[in-house]
Amino acid sequence: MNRTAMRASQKDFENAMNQVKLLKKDPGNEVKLKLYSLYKQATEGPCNMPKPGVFDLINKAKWDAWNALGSLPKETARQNYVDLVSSLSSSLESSSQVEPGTDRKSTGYETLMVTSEDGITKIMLNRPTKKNALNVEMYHEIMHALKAASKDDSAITVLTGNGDYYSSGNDLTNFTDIPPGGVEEKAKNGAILLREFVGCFIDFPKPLIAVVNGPAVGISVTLLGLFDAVYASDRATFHTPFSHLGQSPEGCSSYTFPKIMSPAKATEMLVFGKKLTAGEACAQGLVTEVFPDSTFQKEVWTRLKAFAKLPPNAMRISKEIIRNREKEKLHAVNAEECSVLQGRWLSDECMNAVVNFLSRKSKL
Ligand SMILES: CCCCCC/C=C/C(=O)SCCNC(=O)CCNC(=O)[C@H](O)C(C)(C)COP(=O)(O)OP(=O)(O)OC[C@H]1O[C@@H](n2cnc3c(N)ncnc32)[C@H](O)[C@@H]1OP(=O)(O)O
Repeated sequence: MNRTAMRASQKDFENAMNQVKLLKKDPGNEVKLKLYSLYKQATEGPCNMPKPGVFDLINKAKWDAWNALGSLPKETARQNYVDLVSSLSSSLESSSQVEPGTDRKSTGYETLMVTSEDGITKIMLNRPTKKNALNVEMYHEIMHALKAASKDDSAITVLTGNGDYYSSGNDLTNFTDIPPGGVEEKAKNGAILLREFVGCFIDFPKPLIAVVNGPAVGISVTLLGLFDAVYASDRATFHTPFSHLGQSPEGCSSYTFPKIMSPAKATEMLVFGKKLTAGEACAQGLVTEVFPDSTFQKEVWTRLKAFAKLPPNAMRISKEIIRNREKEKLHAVNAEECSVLQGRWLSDECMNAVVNFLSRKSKL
Protein backbone atom coordinates (compact mmCIF):
# COMPACT_ATOMS: atom_id res chain seq x y z
CA MET A 1 0.00 0.00 0.00
CA ASN A 2 1.28 3.44 -0.85
CA ARG A 3 2.33 5.70 1.94
CA THR A 4 0.48 9.00 1.69
CA ALA A 5 1.45 11.86 3.97
CA MET A 6 -1.77 13.84 4.41
CA ARG A 7 0.30 16.73 5.70
CA ALA A 8 3.97 16.34 5.00
CA SER A 9 6.40 17.45 7.70
CA GLN A 10 9.88 18.80 6.96
CA LYS A 11 11.14 15.33 7.90
CA ASP A 12 8.81 13.66 5.36
CA PHE A 13 10.06 16.12 2.77
CA GLU A 14 13.71 15.34 3.52
CA ASN A 15 12.98 11.59 3.42
CA ALA A 16 11.31 12.03 0.04
CA MET A 17 14.35 13.90 -1.29
CA ASN A 18 16.55 11.00 -0.20
CA GLN A 19 14.15 8.49 -1.75
CA VAL A 20 14.47 10.26 -5.10
CA LYS A 21 18.22 9.69 -5.03
CA LEU A 22 17.62 5.97 -4.44
CA LEU A 23 15.20 5.43 -7.33
CA LYS A 24 16.46 2.50 -9.36
CA LYS A 25 14.93 3.66 -12.64
CA ASP A 26 15.02 7.07 -14.31
CA PRO A 27 11.46 8.43 -13.89
CA GLY A 28 11.71 10.41 -17.16
CA ASN A 29 12.02 14.11 -17.94
CA GLU A 30 8.39 15.06 -17.31
CA VAL A 31 8.43 13.65 -13.79
CA LYS A 32 11.86 15.13 -13.10
CA LEU A 33 10.50 18.55 -14.08
CA LYS A 34 7.56 18.07 -11.72
CA LEU A 35 9.91 17.12 -8.90
CA TYR A 36 12.12 20.11 -9.63
CA SER A 37 9.23 22.58 -9.70
CA LEU A 38 7.64 21.25 -6.50
CA TYR A 39 11.01 21.29 -4.75
CA LYS A 40 11.63 24.92 -5.75
CA GLN A 41 8.10 25.96 -4.78
CA ALA A 42 8.37 24.17 -1.42
CA THR A 43 11.72 25.72 -0.57
CA GLU A 44 11.62 29.15 -2.25
CA GLY A 45 7.94 29.86 -2.96
CA PRO A 46 6.64 31.20 -6.31
CA CYS A 47 9.04 31.33 -9.27
CA ASN A 48 11.53 34.17 -8.72
CA MET A 49 13.97 33.55 -11.60
CA PRO A 50 14.09 35.72 -14.71
CA LYS A 51 12.59 33.87 -17.70
CA PRO A 52 15.41 32.16 -19.68
CA GLY A 53 15.78 32.86 -23.40
CA VAL A 54 13.94 30.69 -25.94
CA PHE A 55 17.13 28.86 -26.97
CA ASP A 56 18.04 27.94 -23.40
CA LEU A 57 15.75 24.91 -23.67
CA ILE A 58 16.55 23.09 -20.43
CA ASN A 59 16.33 26.12 -18.16
CA LYS A 60 13.22 27.33 -20.03
CA ALA A 61 11.50 23.97 -19.35
CA LYS A 62 12.45 24.21 -15.66
CA TRP A 63 11.27 27.80 -15.45
CA ASP A 64 7.94 26.92 -17.16
CA ALA A 65 7.32 24.04 -14.75
CA TRP A 66 8.07 26.15 -11.67
CA ASN A 67 6.18 29.19 -12.93
CA ALA A 68 3.13 27.01 -13.68
CA LEU A 69 2.73 26.38 -9.94
CA GLY A 70 1.70 30.03 -9.56
CA SER A 71 1.06 30.97 -5.95
CA LEU A 72 0.75 27.41 -4.69
CA PRO A 73 1.57 27.58 -0.95
CA LYS A 74 4.94 26.14 0.14
CA GLU A 75 3.23 23.66 2.44
CA THR A 76 1.07 22.29 -0.39
CA ALA A 77 4.08 22.02 -2.69
CA ARG A 78 5.93 20.07 0.01
CA GLN A 79 2.91 17.77 0.39
CA ASN A 80 2.64 17.25 -3.37
CA TYR A 81 6.37 16.52 -3.62
CA VAL A 82 6.08 13.84 -0.94
CA ASP A 83 2.98 12.37 -2.64
CA LEU A 84 4.68 12.31 -6.02
CA VAL A 85 7.77 10.56 -4.66
CA SER A 86 5.54 8.10 -2.81
CA SER A 87 3.55 7.23 -5.93
CA LEU A 88 6.72 7.12 -7.96
CA SER A 89 8.51 4.74 -5.64
CA SER A 90 5.56 2.35 -5.54
CA SER A 91 4.81 2.48 -9.27
CA LEU A 92 8.45 2.01 -10.24
CA GLU A 93 8.92 -0.76 -7.68
CA SER A 94 5.72 -2.52 -8.58
CA SER A 95 6.17 -2.16 -12.33
CA SER A 96 9.08 -4.56 -12.08
CA GLN A 97 6.72 -7.07 -10.44
CA VAL A 98 3.99 -6.79 -13.05
CA GLU A 99 3.38 -10.01 -14.87
CA PRO A 100 3.22 -9.91 -18.66
CA GLY A 101 -0.29 -9.01 -19.78
CA THR A 102 -1.23 -7.37 -16.49
CA ASP A 103 -3.01 -4.02 -16.90
CA ARG A 104 -0.36 -1.30 -16.49
CA LYS A 105 -2.95 1.01 -15.05
CA SER A 106 -3.60 -1.17 -12.05
CA THR A 107 -0.14 -0.17 -10.82
CA GLY A 108 0.70 3.16 -12.39
CA TYR A 109 -1.17 6.07 -13.95
CA GLU A 110 0.06 8.64 -16.45
CA THR A 111 -2.29 11.46 -15.49
CA LEU A 112 -3.19 10.67 -11.86
CA MET A 113 -1.54 9.98 -8.54
CA VAL A 114 -3.57 7.40 -6.66
CA THR A 115 -2.69 6.53 -3.09
CA SER A 116 -4.44 4.75 -0.28
CA GLU A 117 -3.89 5.19 3.43
CA ASP A 118 -5.88 5.55 6.66
CA GLY A 119 -9.04 4.23 5.01
CA ILE A 120 -8.91 6.93 2.29
CA THR A 121 -8.23 6.40 -1.40
CA LYS A 122 -6.99 9.68 -2.84
CA ILE A 123 -7.23 10.24 -6.60
CA MET A 124 -5.17 13.28 -7.50
CA LEU A 125 -5.43 14.87 -10.96
CA ASN A 126 -1.82 15.19 -11.99
CA ARG A 127 -1.26 17.43 -15.00
CA PRO A 128 -0.39 20.61 -13.07
CA THR A 129 1.37 22.27 -16.01
CA LYS A 130 -1.93 22.00 -17.95
CA LYS A 131 -3.99 23.11 -14.95
CA ASN A 132 -5.19 19.49 -14.64
CA ALA A 133 -7.19 19.70 -17.87
CA LEU A 134 -8.88 16.35 -18.54
CA ASN A 135 -7.44 14.72 -21.65
CA VAL A 136 -8.89 11.48 -23.04
CA GLU A 137 -6.37 9.40 -21.12
CA MET A 138 -7.34 11.12 -17.87
CA TYR A 139 -11.04 10.38 -18.42
CA HIS A 140 -10.16 6.69 -18.81
CA GLU A 141 -7.79 6.67 -15.87
CA ILE A 142 -10.31 8.33 -13.55
CA MET A 143 -12.91 5.71 -14.49
CA HIS A 144 -10.35 3.00 -13.82
CA ALA A 145 -9.34 4.53 -10.47
CA LEU A 146 -12.96 4.93 -9.36
CA LYS A 147 -13.75 1.31 -10.23
CA ALA A 148 -10.67 0.15 -8.29
CA ALA A 149 -11.56 2.41 -5.32
CA SER A 150 -15.11 1.05 -5.22
CA LYS A 151 -13.64 -2.41 -4.60
CA ASP A 152 -10.64 -1.65 -2.39
CA ASP A 153 -10.73 -1.68 1.42
CA SER A 154 -10.87 2.10 1.85
CA ALA A 155 -13.92 3.66 3.52
CA ILE A 156 -14.02 6.90 1.53
CA THR A 157 -12.64 8.21 -1.76
CA VAL A 158 -11.30 11.69 -2.43
CA LEU A 159 -10.72 13.54 -5.70
CA THR A 160 -8.32 16.49 -5.69
CA GLY A 161 -5.86 18.32 -7.93
CA ASN A 162 -2.08 18.69 -7.96
CA GLY A 163 -0.69 22.20 -8.35
CA ASP A 164 -2.49 25.52 -8.22
CA TYR A 165 -5.69 24.38 -10.02
CA TYR A 166 -8.26 21.75 -9.09
CA SER A 167 -8.97 21.37 -12.82
CA SER A 168 -9.47 23.57 -15.89
CA GLY A 169 -12.07 21.11 -17.21
CA ASN A 170 -12.10 19.36 -20.54
CA ASP A 171 -8.76 19.56 -22.35
CA LEU A 172 -9.65 21.58 -25.41
CA THR A 173 -7.00 19.79 -27.46
CA ASN A 174 -9.29 16.73 -27.19
CA PHE A 175 -11.12 18.35 -30.09
CA THR A 176 -8.09 18.30 -32.39
CA ASP A 177 -7.61 14.57 -32.88
CA ILE A 178 -10.13 13.89 -35.68
CA PRO A 179 -10.70 10.20 -36.58
CA PRO A 180 -11.18 8.92 -40.18
CA GLY A 181 -14.97 9.24 -39.77
CA GLY A 182 -14.55 13.01 -39.34
CA VAL A 183 -16.02 15.41 -36.80
CA GLU A 184 -19.34 13.51 -36.60
CA GLU A 185 -17.54 10.37 -35.45
CA LYS A 186 -15.43 12.46 -33.06
CA ALA A 187 -18.58 13.97 -31.50
CA LYS A 188 -20.25 10.57 -31.24
CA ASN A 189 -17.22 9.00 -29.54
CA GLY A 190 -16.97 11.98 -27.18
CA ALA A 191 -20.62 11.59 -26.15
CA ILE A 192 -20.13 7.86 -25.50
CA LEU A 193 -17.04 8.49 -23.39
CA LEU A 194 -18.68 11.32 -21.46
CA ARG A 195 -21.77 9.25 -20.70
CA GLU A 196 -19.70 6.37 -19.36
CA PHE A 197 -17.48 8.76 -17.39
CA VAL A 198 -20.33 10.59 -15.66
CA GLY A 199 -22.07 7.23 -15.10
CA CYS A 200 -19.13 6.14 -12.91
CA PHE A 201 -19.77 9.12 -10.60
CA ILE A 202 -23.53 8.42 -10.47
CA ASP A 203 -22.91 4.79 -9.52
CA PHE A 204 -19.95 5.24 -7.18
CA PRO A 205 -20.96 3.31 -4.03
CA LYS A 206 -18.81 4.86 -1.26
CA PRO A 207 -18.72 8.41 0.10
CA LEU A 208 -16.99 10.49 -2.58
CA ILE A 209 -15.45 13.77 -1.47
CA ALA A 210 -13.97 16.58 -3.55
CA VAL A 211 -11.04 18.48 -2.05
CA VAL A 212 -11.07 21.55 -4.28
CA ASN A 213 -7.57 22.96 -3.87
CA GLY A 214 -7.87 25.78 -6.43
CA PRO A 215 -9.92 27.08 -9.37
CA ALA A 216 -12.32 24.64 -11.01
CA VAL A 217 -13.72 24.98 -14.53
CA GLY A 218 -16.29 23.19 -16.69
CA ILE A 219 -16.86 19.51 -16.08
CA SER A 220 -14.79 19.57 -12.88
CA VAL A 221 -17.46 21.92 -11.46
CA THR A 222 -20.58 20.25 -12.82
CA LEU A 223 -19.54 16.87 -11.41
CA LEU A 224 -19.48 18.34 -7.91
CA GLY A 225 -23.26 17.95 -7.80
CA LEU A 226 -22.67 14.18 -7.77
CA PHE A 227 -20.21 14.22 -4.84
CA ASP A 228 -21.26 13.54 -1.27
CA ALA A 229 -19.25 16.44 0.18
CA VAL A 230 -17.18 19.25 -1.33
CA TYR A 231 -14.45 21.01 0.67
CA ALA A 232 -12.85 24.05 -0.90
CA SER A 233 -9.90 26.32 -0.32
CA ASP A 234 -10.81 29.99 -0.28
CA ARG A 235 -8.56 30.27 -3.37
CA ALA A 236 -10.98 28.08 -5.35
CA THR A 237 -13.40 29.51 -7.91
CA PHE A 238 -16.20 27.73 -9.76
CA HIS A 239 -16.74 28.54 -13.42
CA THR A 240 -18.95 26.87 -16.03
CA PRO A 241 -18.55 29.00 -19.18
CA PHE A 242 -20.57 26.69 -21.44
CA SER A 243 -22.29 29.40 -23.47
CA HIS A 244 -18.95 31.15 -24.07
CA LEU A 245 -17.70 27.85 -25.49
CA GLY A 246 -20.82 27.20 -27.57
CA GLN A 247 -21.53 24.17 -25.37
CA SER A 248 -24.17 23.04 -22.89
CA PRO A 249 -24.09 21.64 -19.33
CA GLU A 250 -23.03 18.08 -18.48
CA GLY A 251 -22.25 16.03 -15.37
CA CYS A 252 -26.01 16.01 -14.59
CA SER A 253 -25.71 19.68 -13.60
CA SER A 254 -28.82 20.63 -15.59
CA TYR A 255 -30.66 18.59 -12.93
CA THR A 256 -28.48 18.80 -9.81
CA PHE A 257 -27.65 22.54 -9.90
CA PRO A 258 -31.24 23.87 -9.97
CA LYS A 259 -32.06 21.50 -7.11
CA ILE A 260 -28.99 22.50 -5.09
CA MET A 261 -29.05 26.26 -5.62
CA SER A 262 -32.43 27.23 -7.18
CA PRO A 263 -33.18 27.42 -10.92
CA ALA A 264 -32.26 31.11 -11.18
CA LYS A 265 -28.86 30.73 -9.54
CA ALA A 266 -28.17 27.63 -11.66
CA THR A 267 -29.02 29.64 -14.76
CA GLU A 268 -26.53 32.35 -13.79
CA MET A 269 -23.80 29.71 -13.67
CA LEU A 270 -24.75 27.28 -16.42
CA VAL A 271 -26.26 29.65 -18.98
CA PHE A 272 -24.56 33.00 -18.28
CA GLY A 273 -21.24 31.54 -17.10
CA LYS A 274 -21.08 33.49 -13.83
CA LYS A 275 -17.92 32.54 -11.94
CA LEU A 276 -18.48 31.94 -8.20
CA THR A 277 -16.02 32.44 -5.38
CA ALA A 278 -15.69 29.59 -2.90
CA GLY A 279 -17.77 31.59 -0.40
CA GLU A 280 -20.55 32.12 -2.95
CA ALA A 281 -20.51 28.46 -3.97
CA CYS A 282 -20.81 27.52 -0.30
CA ALA A 283 -23.70 29.94 0.28
CA GLN A 284 -25.47 28.32 -2.67
CA GLY A 285 -24.97 24.79 -1.38
CA LEU A 286 -22.55 23.53 -4.04
CA VAL A 287 -19.66 23.57 -1.56
CA THR A 288 -19.97 22.02 1.89
CA GLU A 289 -17.38 24.16 3.66
CA VAL A 290 -14.62 26.63 2.80
CA PHE A 291 -11.24 26.78 4.55
CA PRO A 292 -8.46 29.38 4.45
CA ASP A 293 -5.88 28.23 1.93
CA SER A 294 -3.09 28.41 4.52
CA THR A 295 -4.70 25.69 6.67
CA PHE A 296 -6.81 23.96 4.01
CA GLN A 297 -4.83 20.72 3.63
CA LYS A 298 -4.31 20.27 7.37
CA GLU A 299 -7.92 20.90 8.36
CA VAL A 300 -9.50 18.91 5.55
CA TRP A 301 -7.35 15.83 5.92
CA THR A 302 -7.80 15.78 9.70
CA ARG A 303 -11.53 15.79 9.13
CA LEU A 304 -11.42 13.16 6.40
CA LYS A 305 -9.29 10.83 8.49
CA ALA A 306 -11.93 11.02 11.23
CA PHE A 307 -14.73 10.27 8.70
CA ALA A 308 -12.76 7.31 7.37
CA LYS A 309 -12.82 5.69 10.83
CA LEU A 310 -16.62 5.44 10.78
CA PRO A 311 -18.10 1.98 10.05
CA PRO A 312 -17.70 1.65 6.25
CA ASN A 313 -20.77 -0.52 5.66
CA ALA A 314 -23.04 1.92 7.46
CA MET A 315 -21.67 4.79 5.34
CA ARG A 316 -22.14 2.80 2.13
CA ILE A 317 -25.71 1.87 3.00
CA SER A 318 -26.60 5.42 4.01
CA LYS A 319 -25.20 6.74 0.73
CA GLU A 320 -27.12 4.06 -1.17
CA ILE A 321 -30.41 5.06 0.38
CA ILE A 322 -29.83 8.73 -0.46
CA ARG A 323 -28.58 8.06 -4.01
CA ASN A 324 -30.83 5.17 -5.10
CA ARG A 325 -33.95 7.29 -5.18
CA GLU A 326 -32.24 9.52 -7.76
CA LYS A 327 -30.15 7.05 -9.76
CA GLU A 328 -32.55 6.33 -12.60
CA LYS A 329 -33.26 10.02 -13.07
CA LEU A 330 -29.56 10.90 -13.02
CA HIS A 331 -28.75 8.32 -15.71
CA ALA A 332 -31.57 9.66 -17.88
CA VAL A 333 -30.32 13.25 -17.43
CA ASN A 334 -26.78 12.14 -18.25
CA ALA A 335 -27.91 10.47 -21.47
CA GLU A 336 -29.86 13.55 -22.54
CA GLU A 337 -27.04 15.98 -21.75
CA CYS A 338 -24.55 13.87 -23.73
CA SER A 339 -26.84 13.71 -26.71
CA VAL A 340 -27.36 17.50 -26.69
CA LEU A 341 -23.61 18.08 -26.34
CA GLN A 342 -22.89 15.77 -29.27
CA GLY A 343 -24.85 18.24 -31.43
CA ARG A 344 -23.21 21.28 -29.81
CA TRP A 345 -19.69 20.00 -30.58
CA LEU A 346 -20.58 20.15 -34.30
CA SER A 347 -21.84 23.74 -34.09
CA ASP A 348 -19.93 26.75 -35.44
CA GLU A 349 -20.24 28.39 -32.03
CA CYS A 350 -18.33 25.56 -30.37
CA MET A 351 -15.76 25.08 -33.14
CA ASN A 352 -14.95 28.81 -33.19
CA ALA A 353 -14.51 28.92 -29.41
CA VAL A 354 -12.12 25.96 -29.47
CA VAL A 355 -10.12 27.38 -32.39
CA ASN A 356 -9.87 30.73 -30.59
CA PHE A 357 -8.49 29.09 -27.45
CA LEU A 358 -6.06 26.87 -29.34
CA SER A 359 -4.79 29.77 -31.44
CA ARG A 360 -4.27 31.69 -28.17
CA LYS A 361 -6.86 34.29 -29.15
CA SER A 362 -9.00 33.69 -26.10
CA LYS A 363 -8.89 32.48 -22.54
CA LEU A 364 -11.58 32.41 -19.92
C1 LIG B 1 -14.92 13.36 -23.72
C2 LIG B 1 -15.19 14.81 -23.82
C3 LIG B 1 -16.00 15.29 -22.67
C4 LIG B 1 -16.24 16.76 -22.72
C5 LIG B 1 -17.03 17.21 -21.56
C6 LIG B 1 -17.46 18.64 -21.67
C7 LIG B 1 -16.63 19.47 -20.80
C8 LIG B 1 -16.69 20.79 -20.88
C9 LIG B 1 -15.78 21.64 -20.12
O1 LIG B 1 -15.04 21.25 -19.24
S1 LIG B 1 -15.79 23.24 -20.62
C10 LIG B 1 -14.37 23.98 -19.89
C11 LIG B 1 -13.17 23.85 -20.78
N1 LIG B 1 -12.05 24.57 -20.21
C12 LIG B 1 -11.68 25.78 -20.62
O2 LIG B 1 -12.25 26.38 -21.50
C13 LIG B 1 -10.46 26.36 -19.94
C14 LIG B 1 -9.44 26.80 -20.94
N2 LIG B 1 -8.26 27.34 -20.24
C15 LIG B 1 -8.14 28.64 -19.92
O3 LIG B 1 -8.99 29.48 -20.19
C16 LIG B 1 -6.88 29.03 -19.18
O4 LIG B 1 -5.89 28.09 -19.49
C17 LIG B 1 -7.11 29.07 -17.64
C18 LIG B 1 -7.99 30.27 -17.28
C19 LIG B 1 -7.71 27.78 -17.12
C20 LIG B 1 -5.73 29.26 -16.92
O5 LIG B 1 -5.10 30.43 -17.45
P1 LIG B 1 -3.58 30.74 -17.01
O6 LIG B 1 -3.46 30.74 -15.54
O7 LIG B 1 -3.19 31.98 -17.75
O8 LIG B 1 -2.75 29.49 -17.52
P2 LIG B 1 -2.46 29.04 -19.03
O9 LIG B 1 -3.59 29.37 -19.91
O10 LIG B 1 -1.11 29.54 -19.44
O11 LIG B 1 -2.43 27.44 -18.86
C21 LIG B 1 -1.24 26.69 -18.68
C22 LIG B 1 -1.18 25.62 -19.76
O12 LIG B 1 -2.32 24.78 -19.62
C23 LIG B 1 -3.06 24.73 -20.83
N3 LIG B 1 -4.47 24.56 -20.51
C24 LIG B 1 -5.12 25.03 -19.43
N4 LIG B 1 -6.40 24.65 -19.47
C25 LIG B 1 -6.57 23.94 -20.59
C26 LIG B 1 -7.68 23.27 -21.17
N5 LIG B 1 -8.87 23.24 -20.58
N6 LIG B 1 -7.48 22.63 -22.33
C27 LIG B 1 -6.28 22.61 -22.92
N7 LIG B 1 -5.16 23.21 -22.41
C28 LIG B 1 -5.33 23.87 -21.26
C29 LIG B 1 -2.77 26.07 -21.50
O13 LIG B 1 -3.01 25.99 -22.86
C30 LIG B 1 -1.29 26.23 -21.17
O14 LIG B 1 -0.58 25.36 -22.02
P3 LIG B 1 0.82 25.79 -22.67
O15 LIG B 1 1.73 25.97 -21.48
O16 LIG B 1 0.56 27.06 -23.41
O17 LIG B 1 1.21 24.64 -23.54
